[in-house]
Amino acid sequence: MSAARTVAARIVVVGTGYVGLTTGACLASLGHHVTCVDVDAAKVARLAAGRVDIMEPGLAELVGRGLTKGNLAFVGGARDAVRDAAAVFLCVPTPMGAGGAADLRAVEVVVAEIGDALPSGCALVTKSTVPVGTARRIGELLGRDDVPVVSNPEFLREGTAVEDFLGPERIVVGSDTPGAAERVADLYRALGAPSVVTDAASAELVKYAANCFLAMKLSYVNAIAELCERLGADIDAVTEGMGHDRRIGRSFLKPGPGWGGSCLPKDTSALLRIAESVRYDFGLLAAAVDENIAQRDRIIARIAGAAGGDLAGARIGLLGLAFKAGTDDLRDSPALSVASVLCAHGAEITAYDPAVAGDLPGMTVADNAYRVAKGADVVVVLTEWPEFRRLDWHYLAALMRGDAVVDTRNLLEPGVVLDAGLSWQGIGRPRRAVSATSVS
Ligand SMILES: NC(=O)c1ccc[n+]([C@@H]2O[C@H](COP(=O)([O-])OP(=O)(O)OC[C@H]3O[C@@H](n4cnc5c(N)ncnc54)[C@H](O)[C@@H]3O)[C@@H](O)[C@H]2O)c1
Ligand SMILES: O=c1ccn([C@@H]2O[C@H](COP(=O)(O)OP(=O)(O)O[C@H]3O[C@H](CO)[C@@H](O)[C@H](O)[C@H]3O)[C@@H](O)[C@H]2O)c(=O)[nH]1
Repeated sequence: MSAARTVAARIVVVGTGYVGLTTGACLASLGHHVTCVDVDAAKVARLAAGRVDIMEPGLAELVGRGLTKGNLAFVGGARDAVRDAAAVFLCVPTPMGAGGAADLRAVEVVVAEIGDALPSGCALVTKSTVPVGTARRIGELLGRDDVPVVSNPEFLREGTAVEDFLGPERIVVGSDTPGAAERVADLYRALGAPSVVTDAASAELVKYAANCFLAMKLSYVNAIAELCERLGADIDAVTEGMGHDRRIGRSFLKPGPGWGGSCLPKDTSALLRIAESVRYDFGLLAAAVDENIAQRDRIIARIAGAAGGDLAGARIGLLGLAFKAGTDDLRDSPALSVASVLCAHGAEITAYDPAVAGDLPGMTVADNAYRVAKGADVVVVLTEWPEFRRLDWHYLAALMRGDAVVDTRNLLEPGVVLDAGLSWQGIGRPRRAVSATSVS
């Protein structure tokens, strides 16, 4: 970590979701004076009272510290907040819109709201994931030569947002206004991270290029897992053998029920539309998206097979609903996608997730893991919560009507499940437990 000192700046963050709240609280922890703005008045009131309602380790503590120290505030009106800002970070949603492109309405609303209230020289920074050309378009909407637009995409992962923000592998900043990107990069100087300073279009494309690469890597792994099953190989051994190659790397090699979450699905879709807009047929990326649907469908077929071939009336217990462990976010969760198809085929579903409470359409949400096993024909692991490994599988077996366990995350110890008199099927694994070949 460099010993570089942060020069405190007045910063406004618009949008207090996973990205905005993390950005605001972390920039305040670096010594900046941060005002966070949101349209959701009830949320602003909760945050101003120190209440954080998303599951992100360390975030509530940082918010509390900023409020106590007095350099972090939450307000409802963006226009007043931005009047003396050196930089305004846009962290509003850019969901998948009609036709699959990113919906930029929230960004446009904020730009229209604050455009003429921004002080001269203030950098307007897009941290939201936005299509290439958005910085230029925002510049046109603003119509001001004295307000540079800067792209500063965010790479944090949910569940480790604070850790990722404060220990980034890189900071990417791009602008077409000379010096503006460097000024925004300076706000992060205390983190000592390498920075990539470039033009706006390149910075905007980095974000999609990175997320879509990760999605393609996962689709590739899921396809290799399918080959493993057909060829009698073991995905754990195959990915371990691949991962030792530093050019490939060990991360993002775990097969699963398909990739999901609030970013990869919408960002793959958006990049496909961006490619279309310049008449490039991005078949490689389209195949990764198709493979993700095929993986979900293979999981459904496996569950149907485990239920005896017919899902109508089958009782299926689901362990996990969040799109990955460590978060309570259900947006675009593969678990919910699997559940909705099972439900459409007439299965009765009971689900449990340690981070999810309350009813969801088409299923009963239980308040403990054992409830999902009661009378179940099949129990399916869909999210890799470590606590599922520690369940008493003999007790689960006694509660079940059938004896099948489908483990879409290869999370469980197969031997433990088999010892309980149940069958176990993982992904890309032989039906019986095989330990990965260890390479030292
Ligand atoms: N979630 C992630 O892990 C992640 C990581 C990197 C980048 N991103 C990108 O960051 C952006 C935000 O994502 P998120 O997950 O934090 O969203 P989110 O849905 O968690 O939060 C967005 C917040 O913006 C607020 N908002 C909406 N319109 C507003 C307006 N006009 N003025 C003020 N506030 C407004 C909402 O009330 C909400 O609190 C998206 O573009 C996303 O692609 C997300
Ligand atoms: O080996 C792996 C790793 C991940 N996943 C799945 O891939 C999806 C995405 O996981 P992850 O990338 O950890 O989730 P996000 O928090 O959505 O983070 C991604 O999306 C963010 C929003 O753009 C980016 O900032 C992050 O860099 C990028 O990793 C989830 O369904 C995971 O279960 C696997 O199946 N196997």
